[in-house]
Amino acid sequence: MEPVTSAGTAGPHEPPHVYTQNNGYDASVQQEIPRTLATVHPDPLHAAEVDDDDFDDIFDDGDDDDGLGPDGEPDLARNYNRQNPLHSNQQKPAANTFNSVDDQISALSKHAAKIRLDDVKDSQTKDKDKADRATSEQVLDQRTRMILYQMINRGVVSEVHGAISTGKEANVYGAVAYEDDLTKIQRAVKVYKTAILSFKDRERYITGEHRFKAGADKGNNRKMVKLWAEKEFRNLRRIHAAGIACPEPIQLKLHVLVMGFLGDRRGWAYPRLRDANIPADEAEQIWRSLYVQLLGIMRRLYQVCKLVHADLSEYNILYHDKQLYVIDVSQSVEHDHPRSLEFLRMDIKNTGDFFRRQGVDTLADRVVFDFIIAPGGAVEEPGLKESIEQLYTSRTESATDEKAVAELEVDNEVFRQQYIPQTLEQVYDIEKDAERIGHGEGDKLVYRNLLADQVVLPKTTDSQASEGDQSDEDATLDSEDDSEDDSGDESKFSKGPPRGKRFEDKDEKKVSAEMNIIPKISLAHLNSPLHPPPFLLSA
Ligand SMILES: Nc1ncnc2c1ncn2[C@@H]1O[C@H](COP(=O)(O)OP(=O)(O)OP(=O)(O)O)[C@@H](O)[C@H]1O
Ligand SMILES: [Mg+2]
Repeated sequence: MEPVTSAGTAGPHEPPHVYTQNNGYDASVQQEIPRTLATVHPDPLHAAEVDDDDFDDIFDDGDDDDGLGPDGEPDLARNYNRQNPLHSNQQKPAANTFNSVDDQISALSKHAAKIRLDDVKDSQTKDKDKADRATSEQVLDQRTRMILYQMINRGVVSEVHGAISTGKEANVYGAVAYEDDLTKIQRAVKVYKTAILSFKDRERYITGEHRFKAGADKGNNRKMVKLWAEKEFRNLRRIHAAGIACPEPIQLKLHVLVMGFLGDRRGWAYPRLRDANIPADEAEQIWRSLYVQLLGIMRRLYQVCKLVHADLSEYNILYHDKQLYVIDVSQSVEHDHPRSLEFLRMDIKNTGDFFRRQGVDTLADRVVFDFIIAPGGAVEEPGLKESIEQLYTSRTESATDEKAVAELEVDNEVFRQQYIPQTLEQVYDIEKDAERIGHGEGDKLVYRNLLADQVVLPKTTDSQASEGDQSDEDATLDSEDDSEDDSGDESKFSKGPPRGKRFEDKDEKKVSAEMNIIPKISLAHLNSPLHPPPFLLSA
């Protein structure tokens, strides 16, 4: 166990890279400086490789700034770190007292020995081969190392160990931090790969995401990865604040995210749900209760956090002691993202398929979908579990019956092929849908709840409703902006307006509320030809 060391200000006659206040001159530390970091020696070749400007974003702490990042969006990392002094300023950052970036790099390099990537704890790959280790080394480029040194300097982490996971887009490392009383706490550090991230795959999550509007610069990988990491951090904050089991977001710097470690004290991460070791004698009961737990989590995510995970599967859920933990939320989208419902349906399919393979009598995808998006009803336990049990009891047949299983499969297939409009503008055949509503078949529309929530259960008075109308357009943005303020209060997410409200004419809404009917769809929306999406055409 090694306490955190604090770097001090170097005297004018002393080379700053070898002197530290507590340790004085330390030859061993000097030896630890990687060759690539030894920028204090003038070397034209090397200077070209290490551009000082390149490190500005690492060393720019901007304590007196306006809290906005370079993209004009609130810089949540900065603000969050500021509001969490425990995490950010355990020690006064010595780097700030130096003038040049070179000096800062040199001063921080004394922490090099604290990054020990050969200490691998990857439970998913039993035999770590050399190739994997090489990958871990590669991802820690100079910039990443500097960020980690800076975090070590501040006590966010004290040591960084080997990879828990090495993936296509990010590596996750185990780390430890020491509290004031030197209690050891495990942490996880997710490092996004700035060179490799393929934005083609990510395009569908970014397009339509207002949080990416200002900052997205698809030509600039580093900037995109930073935004991506910010998105994960911000989503984690929301999810954690909502009391959903997930890693605690601790600190973010550029593409490096520090979070709480989900695992045991010795540094072994909890298994992914797919690798969970469920005792055979209790398997049936445990798998079913985990399924019910997950449906509750998905509803809470949607209703309280206003998020859809968008990559939910047995790979992005960790399991320990009958508890599920949601991870990997960088691609999660706002519930008003143009494709959020499509992503939700995909999450329902992937998780439902997995639980079915474990022998769980699952609910139909459509039923789960309606359960998650229904505006009224419980969003807390035990109410969530009770609502799910009600869904089971209200089913006509049990899905264990052969015919019912076949019907469920057909229903799931139909549901998965259906086009889900997110807004009235996206309803591509309004006349046909209006006709169905006229024939009393409105409940067959996949978006019926989205329409219904505009007219059913009007909880607000008329005057409240009109206030809501005015702010609807900005509601999500507002909640985003507010989330960056110092209060850290995330409860506002539970008060968001129901989806679709903003698309409804105020007078229409009043009339429809009185008559308790689905609002008339304005023909103005038909002015521009709307094309059904490709997957509907191929259906
Ligand atoms: N907070 C954590 N505590 C413990 N283990 C974690 C934590 N976060 C991630 N892991 C481990 O790291 C693995 C990868 O994490 P994650 O799913 O967030 O990365 P990823 O984005 O999927 O990376 P890639 O797509 O490149 O594989 C997880 O499956 C889990 O085993
Ligand atoms: Mg993952």
